[in-house]
Amino acid sequence: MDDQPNSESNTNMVTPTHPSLIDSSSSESSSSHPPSSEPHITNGNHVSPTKTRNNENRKEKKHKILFLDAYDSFSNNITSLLTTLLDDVDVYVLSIDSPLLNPASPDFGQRFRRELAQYTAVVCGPGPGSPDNDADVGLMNYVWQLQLDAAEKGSNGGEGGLLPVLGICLGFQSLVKYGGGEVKRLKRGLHGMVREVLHRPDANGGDGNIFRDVKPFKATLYHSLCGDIGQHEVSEADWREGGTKWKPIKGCADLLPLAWVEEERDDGEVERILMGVKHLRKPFWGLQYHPESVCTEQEGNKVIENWFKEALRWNEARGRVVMEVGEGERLAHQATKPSLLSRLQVPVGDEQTTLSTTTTTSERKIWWERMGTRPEHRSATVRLPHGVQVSDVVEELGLDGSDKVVVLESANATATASARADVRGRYSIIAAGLEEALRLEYHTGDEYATFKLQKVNGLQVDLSERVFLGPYGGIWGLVASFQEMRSLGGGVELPDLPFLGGFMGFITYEQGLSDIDIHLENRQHHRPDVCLAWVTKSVVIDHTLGLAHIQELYSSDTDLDDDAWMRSTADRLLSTSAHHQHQFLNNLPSPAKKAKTRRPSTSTSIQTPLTKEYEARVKTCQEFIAAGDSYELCLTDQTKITRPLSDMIPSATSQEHHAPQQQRPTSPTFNRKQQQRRRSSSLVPTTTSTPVPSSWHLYKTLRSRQPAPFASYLRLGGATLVSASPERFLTYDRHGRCSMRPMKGTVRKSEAVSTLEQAEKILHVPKEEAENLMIVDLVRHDLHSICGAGNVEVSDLLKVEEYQSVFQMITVVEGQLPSPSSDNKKKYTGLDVLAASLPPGSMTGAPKKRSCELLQQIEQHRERSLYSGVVGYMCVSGRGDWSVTIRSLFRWDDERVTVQVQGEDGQSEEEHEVWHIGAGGAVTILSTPEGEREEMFTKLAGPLRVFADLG
Ligand SMILES: C=C(O[C@@H]1C=C(C(=O)O)C=C[C@H]1O)C(=O)O
Ligand SMILES: NC(=O)CC[C@H](N)C(=O)O
Repeated sequence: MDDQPNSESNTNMVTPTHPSLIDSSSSESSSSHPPSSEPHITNGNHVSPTKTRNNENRKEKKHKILFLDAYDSFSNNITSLLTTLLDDVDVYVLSIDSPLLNPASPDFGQRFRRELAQYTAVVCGPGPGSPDNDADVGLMNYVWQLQLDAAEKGSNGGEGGLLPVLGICLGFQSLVKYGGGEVKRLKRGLHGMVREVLHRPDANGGDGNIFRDVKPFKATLYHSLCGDIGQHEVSEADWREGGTKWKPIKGCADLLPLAWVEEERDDGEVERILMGVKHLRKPFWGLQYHPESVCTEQEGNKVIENWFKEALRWNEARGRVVMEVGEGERLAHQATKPSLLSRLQVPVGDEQTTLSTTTTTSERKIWWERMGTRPEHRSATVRLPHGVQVSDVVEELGLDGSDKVVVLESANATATASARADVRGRYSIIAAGLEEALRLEYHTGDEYATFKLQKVNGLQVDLSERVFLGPYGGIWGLVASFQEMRSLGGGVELPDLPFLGGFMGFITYEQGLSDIDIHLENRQHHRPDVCLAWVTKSVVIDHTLGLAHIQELYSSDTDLDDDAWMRSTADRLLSTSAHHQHQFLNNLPSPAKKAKTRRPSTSTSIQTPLTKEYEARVKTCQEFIAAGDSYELCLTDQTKITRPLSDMIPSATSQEHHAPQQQRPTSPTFNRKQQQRRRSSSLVPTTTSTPVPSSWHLYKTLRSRQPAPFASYLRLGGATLVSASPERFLTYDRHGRCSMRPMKGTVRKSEAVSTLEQAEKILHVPKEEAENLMIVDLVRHDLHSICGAGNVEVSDLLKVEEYQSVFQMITVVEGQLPSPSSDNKKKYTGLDVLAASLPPGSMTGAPKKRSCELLQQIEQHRERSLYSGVVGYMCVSGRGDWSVTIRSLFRWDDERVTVQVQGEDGQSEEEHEVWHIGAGGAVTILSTPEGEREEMFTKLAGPLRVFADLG
């Protein structure tokens, strides 16, 4: 059988005989990406097939497949698989609820038929929910129905003729329902589970058996629901016999089972789960498993190839005409997103420069547009004195007390932990001079962003300018165009350092929600969700070589040729000694001293999540999963810590993003002198006389307790973040190579689990691997949305790494940005990937959008804020690196509570600051409420201990 020449093998290479079948669209790839000069990358386990041209002279033409997207987080993996696996195929995407096709409108049928007529075939994709809920399948319902109408009317070919359809997962279930079957719940959902797909290669079903010539293979499952066409009522013997013995049951006369999985359940019964069906009269097929998953074996690709051959054969046999339309007339869009720069309605790059030099536009330019354009880079390198740490440098530069600081530290650079070299972190980055740096702030949902500048050459200027985002297509368009004007790429020889200058800052989880079109309601504040400082002065520490690179971006047009800052910084670094750490430790009050000197008012109050409530929420997550609404939900909760004010904080005047309704209470504990100082200076002292460890102290304690590759200390835009994140979200290099590193699967270090081998035993189990795999497939989808078909691979799958207090399982997914185009507007950068991938999939679960909506509900619309967001930089060289904000604490300057304190002079009120620590974990159908609660508390423990340690 295997050796038999496949008579169909060239079907899709043959130019259809019917002249109108010839697709005369452009001979170029109609993809928005220019052809990549990069070597071919494997698509996970799927090796991108080399396409052999059997007729070099034939006119290039492309088949078009319509993919109906039901908001799954794996859709782009399917479109990539179809594009790379099948010859000469372009895939177009239409969402199941496309506003362009409203079923309630009178011309819906006509419009939808006209759209369908433009494709060789349709794929109905996977997604959350159930075919029993019309909103979950949307247009899919009409795919089967509309075609039925057309066939009944005898229209065989031409507009509205039956066209081949493949349903995948939810799409498969929709077909089962259409064919008269039922969609039920599995005894227990199977998400990220890899199972052997059984089938009868020789089954009846004539030519339409797409499992023909396919060897047994393993495939990934992501479903809670399953199709029931009566398969359980067939005896084992008859079932094994195959299609000839198949007696349709339950009015499913038209559905022929092709493949299944046998799942042994706890009750000892074997559940026969349908994996493939074929419609006996129509060109409809369905697959319950996920052919595109990185863990579906390559043999499974043959099923897809067979399906497409069948599809072409159907069309050819019936002389089906594929209608030609211009690209503009198509309702569906390309599978990859257009570049951020292409969405701009403002000139960019060279266009802008040309405009500004040849016209008077430059005069109209406002201050922030001019700042930092066409930067040049200069640097000085010094050898750091022995033993000097990042924290010493920060203190030497006086940044520890500043309210504008960004430190990204590879805090485990010298640790012996087993984290791989790529994250053990060779470099740490310290931003300097931020009070003179331009800052971009954006509150999600606003129509504008704000550029701010506090000082210029030491003079207070307090500039602030709102920029309306419409012409930029949103905040990311504005950031992209700003960066484009300040890029240092283009053939210039640049030092091989991760950061030369550029944006550094944070992005909240809520901005990520908005990026996936989740509406935020009733926000009680006006804090920035995107807060980026344009860093022109920085120190990059190379831990491997013990060097500090002091660098500056400047413009030879406007800046003085003055490297005084670099010189003085170099001098300071050379004279730095490692004493700061010890000094700090010595300054801490000893426990005994603490007890004596501290008033009750200084006590820290800690509100951790309630155990029972958290466990109940785990169960709620599992109910949603069992109903098919999600495959995995990353449930989180927050611990709130209040304590007396610690850091120097900016005065009310410079906190313009405060909620108008939130009045900043004046503390009665200020004496007159302090109040005067408060008015006259931009920094006010804290209210308590007892030493309250500053946020910098919290950071130093956390980073020494929990050295992490993506530690960060950040004070920007009214936020203070102290983070010991072990998780990289996304990094990209100057050549457009992107790498994401989702982390899923956590085990606490203990006496029983202290070695990597022991942790591997615990983590390499189906539950943990499935958790990780789900996010890996999700991250592949996110990367595909920019990198395009065939340009994403999994380079390290399910690896266990050791950290200070936990072991974590990680996977590395890599993608290649499309090669630069001569047209600036078509250029993609790492920012495109960042904007397309928020919020981090490891913090949401899958499918991302539905899971986030459910989590908002389950977490009672409490904002996650900085937690679950990202922190990092985008360098003028085109590089970038972003970590997931976890294992961290944060606070906002404008968040205060007033507490009653009993002091020596009686009762008074005192203002306290509020810290938040988020913690959580991925809930799957296999989770236990106790296990999840324990995991959440394990992750919380590290950051929380800092307060206990420091009092
Ligand atoms: C939710 C957290 O961590 C996330 C969840 C993980 C998990 O479920 O194993 C692991 C790393 C993070 O992506 C957290 O640290 O609070
Ligand atoms: N991956 C999917 O399409 C899942 C389909 C459906 N929501 C289920 O859980 O069964």
